[in-house]
Amino acid sequence: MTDFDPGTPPAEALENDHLFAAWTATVAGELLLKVRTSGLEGKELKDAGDLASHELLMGLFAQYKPEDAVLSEEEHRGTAGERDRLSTPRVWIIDPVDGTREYSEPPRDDWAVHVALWQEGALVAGAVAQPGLGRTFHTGQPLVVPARTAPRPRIAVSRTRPPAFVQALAEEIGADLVAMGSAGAKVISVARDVTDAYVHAGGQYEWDSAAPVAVARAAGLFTSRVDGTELLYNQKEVRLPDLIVCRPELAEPILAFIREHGVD
Ligand SMILES: Nc1ncnc2c1ncn2[C@@H]1O[C@H](COP(=O)(O)O)[C@@H](OP(=O)(O)O)[C@H]1O
Ligand SMILES: [Mg+2]
Repeated sequence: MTDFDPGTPPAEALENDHLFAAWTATVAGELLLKVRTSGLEGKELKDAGDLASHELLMGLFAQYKPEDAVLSEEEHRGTAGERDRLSTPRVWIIDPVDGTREYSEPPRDDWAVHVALWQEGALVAGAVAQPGLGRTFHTGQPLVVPARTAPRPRIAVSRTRPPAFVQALAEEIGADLVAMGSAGAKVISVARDVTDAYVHAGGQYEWDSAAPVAVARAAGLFTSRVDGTELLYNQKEVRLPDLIVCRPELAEPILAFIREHGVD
């Protein structure tokens, strides 16, 4: 996709990290939609999308944010020297395609581009583009979570790797499971009243949840590890295998179930 021109960021995006995250995630999503119509399928489409989005994003960060480090699913810039992500004040944590499997299954829309900014110990900005919905959700314009419309809580789970304990959790709290691809799409589904909670365990990395969690926190949703501790980013160990994102009133019932029964 050498002919894709992302254009230049709007002037305000160069001054505002929320808007820069939103712009980069949005243009990467536009590129991914183009790649998706190129005739490729299956693994070739996944690989082409991953690579195109990753290269575009790395190029944009090199051009516009040369002082910052980048932690990407595909590559870690700044893993040594003066931009070492563990000693640099600002680190962009990005997932060029989250829900890669669903991306390769058009016309599914449960896939996303994640761009988060970690600064001096905390997530300070984040954007989740859902190109299939034509929308980018970001911390510069926090989502207002609507009142719950479903009579029973809905718990979003991985389509392909749902943790076994979530079925028992759902039975305990009288919830229904909703299978969906992409950590970003699942977190956004909670904020949009498509579901009410997202519970995962068994494996994931910082880039899978950083941007969605930033957007969720800005919307006032509850976020934590499954043991109730805080989700921490830009750690030496980038595995971050479990999380809960939910409406605040569901946090205690979910955590109580896990305290009693564990997640194995
Ligand atoms: N058990 C596991 N181990 C490692 N990564 C996992 C995982 N379960 C989910 N993930 C990652 O979390 C993201 C969301 O998964 P899911 O769609 O199944 O909910 C996917 O990211 P990618 O699509 O970026 O690889 C997937 O690879
Ligand atoms: Mg991912």
